[in-house]
Order: sequence, then C-alpha cells, then structure tokens
Amino acid sequence: MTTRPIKIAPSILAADFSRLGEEVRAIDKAGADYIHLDVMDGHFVPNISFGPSVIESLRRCTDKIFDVHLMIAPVDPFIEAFARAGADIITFHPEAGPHGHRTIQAIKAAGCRAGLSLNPGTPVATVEPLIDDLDLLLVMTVNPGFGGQAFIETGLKKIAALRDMIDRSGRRIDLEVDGGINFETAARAIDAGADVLVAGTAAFAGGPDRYADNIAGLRGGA
Ligand SMILES: O=C(CO)[C@H](O)[C@H](O)COP(=O)(O)O
Repeated sequence: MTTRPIKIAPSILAADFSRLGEEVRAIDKAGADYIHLDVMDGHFVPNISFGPSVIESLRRCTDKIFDVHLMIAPVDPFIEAFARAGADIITFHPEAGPHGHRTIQAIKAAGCRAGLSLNPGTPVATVEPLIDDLDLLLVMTVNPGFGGQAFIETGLKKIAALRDMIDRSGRRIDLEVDGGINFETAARAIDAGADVLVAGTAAFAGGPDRYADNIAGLRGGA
C-alpha cells in the first residue's frame, strides 16, 4: 500500500482519432490527471502518430496537464513548436541525443517541465548525471512505437531503482510508467514505486461510458 498520490495519464494513442476532441473532453471528465500525447516520427520509432498542430487543437478541449512524450529524433529543433502548441511536460529519449543536458535546458527555456524516458534496453545509470535537472522520469515497459503491447517485467526493477534514486535526490520528480498498463500491472508498478501511470488500451477500453471506471480501476492499484 502506497501513500503517494497516484496520477493517471491516459494516452490518446488508443482514442478514436476521428473524434479526438470529444475523446479528450470525455477522458478529462472521467478523472484523468494528465493527458499523455505520444508523438512518433517513423524514424526514432517505427510508427507515425501526430505533431504540434494536433496538440494545439486539443489544447482548446481541456485544461489538464499536457504530458508530451517525444519519440522523435532529433528533438531540439521541435521543442519550441511543442511548447507553443501547449505542452506542459516534454519528455524525450536519451538515444535521440546527442546532448541530453542541452535538450533539458531547451525544454525549460521554453517554459515546460522536462522528462527523460528510458526504453527497456536503456540503463538506469543514464539518469544519474541529469537527475538534478529533471521533473519526470518515464520507464517504458514496452518498446516504444505501438499501443496494445505486453508489459515487460524487467521494468519493475528499473522503477524500484529509480524510486530509490529520486528519494535520495530529495527532489519532486514524477516517476511514470508506460506500456501494457492494466489493472494488474498498474498495481505492481505502483508497488515498485511509480506514481504516474500511462495507459492507452486500458483507459479507453469500452468507450466513453467506461472511462471513469477504467481510471478508477487503474488508480485502485494503490
Ligand atoms: O508510448 C506508447 C507506445 O510507444 C504508449 O503510450 C503505450 O504503449 C500505451 O499504450 P498501451 O497502454 O496500450 O500499452
């Protein structure tokens, strides 16, 4: 049992793209804490999703925190555009580099909070030199690119190690988990130390009438 408040960040990747504005309004009303926006470029990951213009349009549909996960390379030339579109948090992958610290500085200069995302194959040690400047750590429990994949168990050890690192830092840093999160894996990720759960499939399952129950079920893992 954790006493940390748990935030739910539905990924709109699993929403009905033909009604995206309505979907964002519905998931906001259902109790989402953050709206998770997965940006994919077909180069850093093998899929293409959407870019700043879609985010700018969705900004008019909700006041919730826009948690923008950039699965793109390079990152730096696009930071301003995502900040202008309405991003509150911008998370990038160290492999999209080469200068992670410079990217964090650029995200902050653009007025956003900065996050770093670790793929299943990226070591926890990557975070250490950057932790004093980060606001969010995102542990990927699938290889990025697609929703609906199975949870990769080794992510739990990584979450526990990062929880320890965050607690030792004394800083307020969100520890977010993303990929294959359902009611069962949510509970295990929370036990390991996560406090923000990204869910696509499990959040949007069953259509708008189910969203509030889906979010409550995910949060219920606490
Ligand atoms: O970043 C992602 C994929 O790269 C998605 O956010 C993630 O996979 C969520 O989808 P699901 O909950 O269906 O696994």
